[in-house]
Amino acid sequence: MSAPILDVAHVGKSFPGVRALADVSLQVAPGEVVALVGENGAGKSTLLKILSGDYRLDEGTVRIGGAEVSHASPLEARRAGFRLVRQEPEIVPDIAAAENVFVGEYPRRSLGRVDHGAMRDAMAAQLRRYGFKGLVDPEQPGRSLSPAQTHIVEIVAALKPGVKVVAFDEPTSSLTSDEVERLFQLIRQLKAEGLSIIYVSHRLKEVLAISDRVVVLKDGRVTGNLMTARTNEDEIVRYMVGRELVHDFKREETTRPEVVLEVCHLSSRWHRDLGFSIRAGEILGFGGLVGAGRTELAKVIFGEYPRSGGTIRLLGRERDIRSPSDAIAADIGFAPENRKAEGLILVRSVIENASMAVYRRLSRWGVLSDRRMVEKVAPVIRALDVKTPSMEQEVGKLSGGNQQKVVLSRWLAAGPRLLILDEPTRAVDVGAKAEIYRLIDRLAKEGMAIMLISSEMPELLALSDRIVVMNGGRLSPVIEKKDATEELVVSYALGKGMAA
Ligand SMILES: Nc1ncnc2c1ncn2[C@@H]1O[C@H](COP(=O)(O)OP(=O)(O)OP(=O)(O)O)[C@@H](O)[C@H]1O
Repeated sequence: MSAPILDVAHVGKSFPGVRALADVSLQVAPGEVVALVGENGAGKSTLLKILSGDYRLDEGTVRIGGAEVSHASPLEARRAGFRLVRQEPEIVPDIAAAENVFVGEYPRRSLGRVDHGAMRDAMAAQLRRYGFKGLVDPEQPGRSLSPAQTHIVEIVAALKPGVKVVAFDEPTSSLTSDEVERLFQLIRQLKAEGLSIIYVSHRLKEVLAISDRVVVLKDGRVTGNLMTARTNEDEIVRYMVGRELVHDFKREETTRPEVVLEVCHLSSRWHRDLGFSIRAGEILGFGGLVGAGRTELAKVIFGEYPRSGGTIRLLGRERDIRSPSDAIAADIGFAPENRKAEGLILVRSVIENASMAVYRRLSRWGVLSDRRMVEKVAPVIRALDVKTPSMEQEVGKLSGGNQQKVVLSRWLAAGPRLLILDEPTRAVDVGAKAEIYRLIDRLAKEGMAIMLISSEMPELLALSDRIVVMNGGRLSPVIEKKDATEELVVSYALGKGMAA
């Protein structure tokens, strides 16, 4: 192997009560793609944050291009050539896409004035160079960027002159299969240009498709360093969890006659004349490309976004839902896709966050005893294997995947009549994923109606009793379970066979 560009040697890092990394060593050569995998809480993000200069390491050294950057600040890490493409980048809503790309590094004209034209042109050139032409307008305001566009902005921001190592943190979690393919082409291009790539993901198929080597972390230690060409999913999972997992999940149909949700002629800024219903015990899957309007539909039903026409009935009764509290009063639960920003109070504890939706139900005369709260919620937290030193831990201190499990546990424990799940296993590890599938299945068996938005085809096909596909704010005809295939869902998602 040629001399590594990135050389991590014997790195250790502890937080109060948690040894997040212990004796971690890792090298990445020029033009090499190293995947970093591990269960939720294994230490992947902590390692990335040390490389990006956001965290200080306790022990060991980090070298980039031969120069030691063990205690670098974020600015020094960037100057040394390390760039992180984050999973949920922070976009400044009030400034243009191009300005978001250059935040903190604005090109200047004489007299120190910011050169907006130069920024726009530089971003346009980068978009062309990396195959993103036409997908984002450099002038587009930050607030109007979709998750996929936000990701492109983050990538373009990372690929500045002088970059040597790019780390992608769960890059595909909000991308469609076409977008994943485009990202892979980009990674191949970066590889050919001699960059070193770190690719953090829970999606092992993608890891196997794009990486040269797989480094496995477990409880903060490197447990495996495998050549991709000579390994497989089962072997990686063994290194991750120390046991084999069953991938295939099948469920029996549990649909009951009672209609829980009935949506008629629903229109909004994003939707035209939608109609569908979900029965008790039924899981209705929503397929479609990112940006098709599925998350927006969830938010219209949950009262977060306004409806311009149509009716929503719950258990036969028309409900005028104008806010999330109206929706909760109508017995609707919603676990959003962007859980960190929308679902959690980061400074509150695990148990408080997980109990938020059960307050009303568990309270007697407005008082909720801790014992009842713990009795109801703690088993769900344990079933999802949330890795936390205690139920009292601040949620903001958990790993990303574990934070997601806390939001899910809230709704799984609350047990509303209608549960809307938007990408429920995004960024969740393989073991927890199977557990989440079992919990969703159990809730359906108990009679909950479930609206499942998922871009992961195997998940959509395995869990849904029926599937509808959204394209441009419209719904496809209902696909019955026996007819549901990946090909059919994809062809509707691309707009084939949809009403004009
Ligand atoms: N700021 C912090 N304070 C306290 N503990 C922390 C902090 N950041 C991380 N941890 C803990 O360190 C451990 C490693 O977390 P890390 O975020 O690196 O995991 P991860 O592998 O990225 O997981 P995920 O797949 O869930 O994102 C976890 O136990 C986590 O709770």
